[in-house]
Amino acid sequence: LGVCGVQFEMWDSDEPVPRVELLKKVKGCDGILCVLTEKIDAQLLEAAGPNLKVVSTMSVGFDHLSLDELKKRGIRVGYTPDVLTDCVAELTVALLLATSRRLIEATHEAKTGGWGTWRTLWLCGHELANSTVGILGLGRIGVAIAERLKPFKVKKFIYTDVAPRPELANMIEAEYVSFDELAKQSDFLAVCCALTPETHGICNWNLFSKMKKNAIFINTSRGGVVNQEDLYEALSTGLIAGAGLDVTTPEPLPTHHPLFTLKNCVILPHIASASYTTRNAMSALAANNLLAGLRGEPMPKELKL
Ligand SMILES: O=C(O)[C@H](O)CO
Repeated sequence: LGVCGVQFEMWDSDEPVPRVELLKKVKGCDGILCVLTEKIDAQLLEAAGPNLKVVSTMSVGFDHLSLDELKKRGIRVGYTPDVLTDCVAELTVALLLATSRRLIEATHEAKTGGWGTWRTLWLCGHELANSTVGILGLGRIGVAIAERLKPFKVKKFIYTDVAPRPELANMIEAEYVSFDELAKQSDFLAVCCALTPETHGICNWNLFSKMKKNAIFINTSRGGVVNQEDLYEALSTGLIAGAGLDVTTPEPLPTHHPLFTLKNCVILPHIASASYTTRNAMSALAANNLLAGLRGEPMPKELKL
């Protein structure tokens, strides 16, 4: 097909393109528009060959891209920040409330006959009013989450990151604390950092063992930041109160995974950016990044390598 002076071939299915197929099809391409199920690594870049100038991913996350390999070859990279911030923040709040107020358990009880007489402590959860909310990795999404949580009368926002980020923190009056303090003080902990070699497995026993018993752990970033064995241990022994995960390792998480057996773990199938408006905006931005890259023009959103 030819559009905007570009010949392109589209994988016309919601299922990911099989790797062997992809390796064949990329040969000789000038550009690739991908989603997060495609690993863009040395093997794929070799298969594409020297024509490849641009990779545009329809995602804000870029852990599926081998940035070193792309940089080495002078290939430009487009991604889709900003357009999904509101949608992801909204889902994060929904997941946080579903987890802390035990909504999934509650609807299950109502449907399956567990709803007896009104009981004083039945299905009690934890409320946001007067709480301390911790943000691990303060960026656009972390700020947007805090802005939405503020009206729930959160007492204090704290965050940690590789360094203080005063411009963003001032927007939500968040205090910079150490990783240990984040663990110790947070009643709710939202993980908003990118998955990098530095953040891989950062949410492990060391973190969970320092958290409060009433703490709710929420992850809408990437599954790889969490050590799931340690999280299972923390949840099943009551070390922390609950976890809401929109992302896991692997994805999909096998239905027999131990985390699915826990009532205090709410698992969603990576839907944080799944609204019609946002997915349309992401795909338009990804296409515009690609076209700009092919023309050698500034991209609307280029990832600086
Ligand atoms: O990285 C992303 O963009 C999300 O995980 C999917 O929208």
